[in-house]
Amino acid sequence: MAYRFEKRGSGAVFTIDRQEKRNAINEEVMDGLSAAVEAAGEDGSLRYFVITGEGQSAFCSGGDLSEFHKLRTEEDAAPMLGKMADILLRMAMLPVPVIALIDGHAVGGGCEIATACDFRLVREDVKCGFIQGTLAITTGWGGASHLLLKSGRHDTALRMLTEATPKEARELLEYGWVTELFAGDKFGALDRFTDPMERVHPSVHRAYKQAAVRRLLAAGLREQVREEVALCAKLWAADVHHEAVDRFLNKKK
Ligand SMILES: CC[C@@H](C(=O)O)C(=O)SCCNC(=O)CCNC(=O)[C@H](O)C(C)(C)COP(=O)(O)OP(=O)(O)OC[C@H]1O[C@@H](n2cnc3c(N)ncnc32)[C@H](O)[C@@H]1OP(=O)(O)O
Repeated sequence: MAYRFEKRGSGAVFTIDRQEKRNAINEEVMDGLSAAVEAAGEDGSLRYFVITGEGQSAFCSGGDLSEFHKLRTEEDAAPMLGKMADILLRMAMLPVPVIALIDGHAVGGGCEIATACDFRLVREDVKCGFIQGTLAITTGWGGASHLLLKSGRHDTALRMLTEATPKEARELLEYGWVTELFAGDKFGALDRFTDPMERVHPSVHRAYKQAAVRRLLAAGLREQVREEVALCAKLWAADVHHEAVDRFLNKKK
C-alpha cells in the first residue's frame, strides 16, 4: 500500500508511504488521498486533518516522474494535473484545519500539497521548494494559486516560484510559509501544535475554517487553479520539459 489513513486521537492522519521514491505521488496515492479527504469531510467528530510522509528523507518529492513521464502531450497531462489539483482544492476546503507535518524535504508537487494546507509544521533541517521551474514547467496542481492567495507577501511568494530552488526551513519561516519549526519527533510537534486547539470547542474551528474558505473562493481560488492547470499542461508538452525529466530519471545510469 502506497499510503495509510488512520485516526489519531481527535485528528486523522494521511501518510504517503513510498520511501523508495521519496514519497512521490502516483495514481494510487492520488486515489487514496481523494478517498481520505472525502471521509474526513463526512466525519463530524474530526478536529483536524494531517498529511505527512513516511520516513525522514522526504515529505513528498512531487509527482512520480517515472510514472507521469509517459504523459507526452498537453491533452495527456491536463487530466492528471487537474485530478490532483481538484483533490488539493477539496483538501484545502475541508471543514477542519488541515496541517502539513513536514519531516523531510518537500519539493515540486510536495511543496504544492503543503501549500494547500492551512498550517505547515516543518523539521528545522529540511528544505522545501517549488522546483518545477528546473523541469521547465510551472506548478500544475494549483500550488501557485494557493500560495499567491494565502501568502501575505507577493514578493516572497514570487521568489519561491521563480527561483525554483529548495530553500532552508528557517528562510521559509521568515517568508511566512512555514508556520512553525520543530526538532525531534514529528508527532510530538503535532501534539504541541494542536494542544491549544484541543481546548477550544471544535464548532469554533469549523466556523473559522468556513470563513477562511469563503474568502479564498471569493478571491477566485477555484478559477485560478483551473488556469494554472491549463498553463502547466501547455508547458508539459514541450521538448525542453521532457529532456529535463529524462536527465532526472537517468542521472545515476
Ligand atoms: C507532476 C506534477 C508536478 C507538479 O505539478 O508539481 C511535479 O511534482 S514535478 C516533480 C518535481 N519533483 C522532482 O523533480 C523530483 C525531486 N526529487 C528530488 O529532488 C530528490 O529526490 C529529493 C526529494 C530531494 C530527495 O533526494 P535524495 O534523498 O538524495 O534521493 P534521490 O534523489 O537519490 O531519490 C531516491 C530515489 O527516488 C527517486 N525519486 C525521487 N523523486 C522522485 C520523483 N518525483 N519521481 C520519481 N522518482 C523520484 C529517485 O529517482 C531515486 O530513485 P533510484 O535512483 O531508482 O533509487
